[in-house]
Amino acid sequence: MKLNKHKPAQHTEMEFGGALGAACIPVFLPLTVLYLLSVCRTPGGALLQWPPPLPHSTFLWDPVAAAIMVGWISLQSALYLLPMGKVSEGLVLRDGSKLKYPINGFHALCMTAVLLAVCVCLGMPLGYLFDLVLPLAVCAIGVSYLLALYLYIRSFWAPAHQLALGGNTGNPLYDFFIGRELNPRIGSFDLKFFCELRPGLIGWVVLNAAMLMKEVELRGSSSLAMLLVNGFQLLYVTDALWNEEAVLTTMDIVHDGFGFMLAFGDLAWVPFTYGLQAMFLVIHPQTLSPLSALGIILLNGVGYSIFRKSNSQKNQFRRDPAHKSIAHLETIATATGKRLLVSGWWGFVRHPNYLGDILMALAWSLPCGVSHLLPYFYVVYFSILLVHREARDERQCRAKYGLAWDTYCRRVPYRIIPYIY
Ligand SMILES: NC(=O)C1=CN([C@@H]2O[C@H](COP(=O)(O)OP(=O)(O)OC[C@H]3O[C@@H](n4cnc5c(N)ncnc54)[C@H](OP(=O)(O)O)[C@@H]3O)[C@@H](O)[C@H]2O)C=CC1
Ligand SMILES: CC(C)=CCC[C@@H](C)[C@H]1CC=C2C3=C(CC[C@@]21C)[C@@]1(C)CC[C@H](O)C(C)(C)[C@@H]1CC3
Repeated sequence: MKLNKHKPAQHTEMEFGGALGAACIPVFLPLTVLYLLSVCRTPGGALLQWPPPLPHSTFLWDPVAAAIMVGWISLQSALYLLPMGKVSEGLVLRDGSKLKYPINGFHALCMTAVLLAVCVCLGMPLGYLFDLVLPLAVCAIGVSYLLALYLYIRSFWAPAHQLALGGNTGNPLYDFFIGRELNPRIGSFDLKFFCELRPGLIGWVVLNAAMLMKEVELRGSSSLAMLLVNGFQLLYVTDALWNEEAVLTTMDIVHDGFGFMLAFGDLAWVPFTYGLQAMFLVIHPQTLSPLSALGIILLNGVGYSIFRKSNSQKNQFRRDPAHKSIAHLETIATATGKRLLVSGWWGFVRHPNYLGDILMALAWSLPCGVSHLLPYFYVVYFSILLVHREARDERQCRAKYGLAWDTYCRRVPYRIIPYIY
């Protein structure tokens, strides 16, 4: 293979605070994960406490955790490679080609669930993962660093058309962080697509199940709050894997390179911070009245319905605009030949899917009560992420659609929350 001397792209706009952000985020975010997990295990559970509850170094490393991590990634890789489900094509790449992706994430989830159930029946102490969570997170962070380093180095052998447009600035720190190569593959194994949905997302619900088991071990039964958190998040992950094909058109797959940010986000951030509520409930049990539970279920249902219907409406429109379920919707033309929906969900606000996602995030935290800030970490982080993501998407759409995008913004003035934002 020939080492390619890529000319850095001229005037690429740096995101996430540029080189300074790229230097700080890979240190700050892993420390945040470890800090949050440590706070979660303290009886006080206060997010801001002095002195901070720093774990002793002996709690950070455990060879069992390393073995579990290797076993887990190997299992998910093997399931990814099994010839189950269909094979789908991604969007057209810059060289005119299309990549093929195995759509078998839902099968992988089901097979993992069966394997886990068998192991638990045979006596495997799943609840032990609660005690191992810190060393497991350390291993996931280590794997993200190694993977990002591998991705950065191998990108110099990739042809120029396979590089992400925003990931080739010539600044090594920034390019390592944001990712140079768009779709790095080993043979037909797509590393970004695999990481986006498999080890982290499925790992998240397995950790949740472990927290439930730990609660049963400690208190003899699982609480309503724990069941709700587990149920809601399992629905979210199952939905993502059931609709796996739709991920092929997201910003992460189509536009962003694969570097530290996504590797760490997929493998460490998602499994170890998205499930903080379940971890919190193990040490800080909550009693939930049937009426509050009903209200929370309703909120999650409304959020999920907006999230799913709006995402499906857009996916259907992009795949087949003449389909009978959306043919009645009003659209506007753009100079690219693609049209934009201006009625239906996409005429309500410009990002109805984000609105639904935020409502669900709130429903995941409410079962933990309102006495602590920690279970609301996800809602706060996620709102910031989506506001930032909305701004990035808006910039890209304005560049792509020009005047038509301005017309759309006039027709649909609110971004995420009607009459507010
Ligand atoms: N749980 C988590 O951590 C995260 C969840 N998410 C979720 O992932 C899902 C996907 O989000 P994301 O990838 O950010 O982007 P979206 O699914 O919102 O897609 C944005 C794209 O949709 C197209 N589009 C925008 N407006 C219209 C319109 N009016 N008519 C037709 N097409 C339009 C444009 O692409 P084009 O015109 O080129 O088709 C635009 O770039 C969301 O539900 C989000 O909530 C996202 C990030 C993190
Ligand atoms: C703080 C930090 C390192 C952020 C990196 C961001 C990533 C954690 C997220 C970027 C986009 C994501 C998506 C999902 C999970 C989080 C990341 C990876 C997603 C797989 C969750 C499930 C949804 O149904 C989804 C498939 C639409 C979604 C896609 C985007």
